[in-house]
Amino acid sequence: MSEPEAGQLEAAVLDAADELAACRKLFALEEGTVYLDGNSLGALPRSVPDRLADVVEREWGRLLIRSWSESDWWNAPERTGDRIAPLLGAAPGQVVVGDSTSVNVFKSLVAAVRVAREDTPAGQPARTEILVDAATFPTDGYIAESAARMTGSQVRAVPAAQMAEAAGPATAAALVNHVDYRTGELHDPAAATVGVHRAGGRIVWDVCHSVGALPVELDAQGADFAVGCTYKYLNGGPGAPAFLYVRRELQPRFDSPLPGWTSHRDPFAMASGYEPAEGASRGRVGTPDILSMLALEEALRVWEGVDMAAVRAKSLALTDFFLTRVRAHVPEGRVTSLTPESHELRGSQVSLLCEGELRADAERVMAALHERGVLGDFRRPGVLRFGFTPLYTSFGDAERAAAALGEAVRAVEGER
Ligand SMILES: Cc1ncc(COP(=O)(O)O)c(C=O)c1O
Ligand SMILES: Nc1c(O)cccc1C(=O)C[C@H](N)C(=O)O
Repeated sequence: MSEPEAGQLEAAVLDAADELAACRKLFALEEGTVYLDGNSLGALPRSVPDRLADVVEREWGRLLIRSWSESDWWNAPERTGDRIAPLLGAAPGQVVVGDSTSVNVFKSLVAAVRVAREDTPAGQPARTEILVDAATFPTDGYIAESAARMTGSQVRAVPAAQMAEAAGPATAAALVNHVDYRTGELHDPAAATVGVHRAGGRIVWDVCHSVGALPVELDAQGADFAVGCTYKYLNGGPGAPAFLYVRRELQPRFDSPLPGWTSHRDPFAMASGYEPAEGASRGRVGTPDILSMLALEEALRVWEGVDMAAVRAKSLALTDFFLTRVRAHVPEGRVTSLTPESHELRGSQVSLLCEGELRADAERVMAALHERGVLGDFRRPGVLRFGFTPLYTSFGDAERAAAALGEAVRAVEGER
């Protein structure tokens, strides 16, 4: 049996034993496309178009303004938050959906600084530092800088693995990514949380690249705040609203820097003075984006009955298999994995760095993969990213992608 045939056979055996295989039919994926970019934009769940048509034609078109109450649009941010909560290891009433991750980073970081300062007794050194994961997604870093300017703090960038020991008496807040968006490395935000709390600060977790990809344990691991996107592994659709988790004990002290009318205790009093609502609603700002939010709410139905431990096991098996098949198909020395081999340090994506002369051609390699029906993405400098979404990615997809990568590398080299 040839090497490619052996790979296809192994993939078929793994697919036959896959307990999540049936979830794939819940998604509208075209035959012939291998979709490995669900870490940027999740696939379309099949039930979303009909639900959206109903929202537009009946709830908006016929019920009009009555839908805020009759279709319960008003409570969609908290209701959808409670649907996401189990995927975050969070009890109900702590997650609200709305705004973008960028905006929720701002709200939570400023609120974290405010709580930490309130907790610092007079006479103690001022808390003037915001720690930021040194490899963070750019928006988090930009917003941390602005939050720091507004609160009279400075940002200090530290590697996620060193955040616990870096936290000290000046630390007000820390922002850590659960999974690195570029390399796919899994961090240990629980350890960072212990260190930041020991120093008297508060911590925000960015779980954009972990929610829906692996178990997240916000309640059990003591996260103060968390933010995340819903258009990646939660399949909410392009620009779907993000979420904000505020730990229950902190909710009465959550002093949002964006206190809009929909987070007022009595929004329709239209009072001139702000009085915050109780609970997760305090994280709201203005009118929720109902069409996107209800598309997301429908998309979340694919998680009914899904065991996150099975998702994690399949994610690791898929990424292990892909890495092995890349070694079999891609000529030696052309790519190295930025994603750790160790399971403890791996999220749900594989990032391959193009080496040598191929580095400058990496974008063309990804274009050649797209021509072959394999959709991943490219991040500078020379990184090919492949997201593995256990609900709809098969081992057969992983084999096809690795084989296509070998072909794409040879094609690009042949054009030189
Ligand atoms: C880790 C991380 N944080 C934040 C964001 C920003 O999210 P948004 O553009 O939806 O505000 C992204 C993705 O865009 C991300 O990957
Ligand atoms: N949000 C995105 C968009 O609107 C266009 C293209 C990509 C994105 C992304 O989500 C990027 C993603 N956060 C990343 O990990 O690179």
